[in-house]
Amino acid sequence: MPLRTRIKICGLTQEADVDAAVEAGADAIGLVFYPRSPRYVTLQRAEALTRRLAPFMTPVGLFVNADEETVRAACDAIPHLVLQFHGDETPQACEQYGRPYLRAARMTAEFDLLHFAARYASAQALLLDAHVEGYGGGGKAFDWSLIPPSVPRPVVLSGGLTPANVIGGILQVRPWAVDVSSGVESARGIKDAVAIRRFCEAVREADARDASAGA
Ligand SMILES: O=C(O)c1ccccc1N[C@@H]1O[C@H](COP(=O)(O)O)[C@@H](O)[C@H]1O
Repeated sequence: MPLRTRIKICGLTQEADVDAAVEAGADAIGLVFYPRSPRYVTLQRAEALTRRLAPFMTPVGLFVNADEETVRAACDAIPHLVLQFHGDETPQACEQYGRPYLRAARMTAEFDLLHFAARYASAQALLLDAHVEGYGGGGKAFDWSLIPPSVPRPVVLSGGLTPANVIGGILQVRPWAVDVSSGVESARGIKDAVAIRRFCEAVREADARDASAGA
């Protein structure tokens, strides 16, 4: 387990959401460039939102089977954008932008995560999500015991995380980072500043428990 579990808050659509993520000490924010999502943002909105980030915070652009032109436009507009591919993109499609990328895996009992990790060897991390209709953002957790003991890439635990269950997720999976969207919303696409703060506090609590267990 890393000394500090990194936190990504995904699906931000408003300035107040970004301010809440900054205040709570999140490491990254996710901007959803998937037009079918209730959290979709235009490139213009995304640029405005990223201007409010604190130093060292990472903007992550989420794509689902987007065309090359869309991804390139986002990379050009937001210089330090890390990419998150949440659809059926091949390794070659993910790599072609020369940017660090997270590859989402949709976990089921039949899914071979180790094979997937080998296929996406160029991914900076694997983001493990539940298998939901519509590719993701469904607020559904998966069975964390499906994750093999040693995944050969950093793991971002995702899917149905909330301030209430994230401590259990961190202590069981020991991921590099956690990623939340629905679990810190007051309505679909609208973040709740209090829930964002509670989520980040819960992550710190998990890290503190783990440190004291190992001391
Ligand atoms: O947020 C969306 O609408 C979305 C759409 C398509 C693919 C992924 C999407 N969201 C990502 O899914 C995971 C899990 O989200 P949740 O916490 O269960 O709501 C996360 O990375 C979201 O950003």
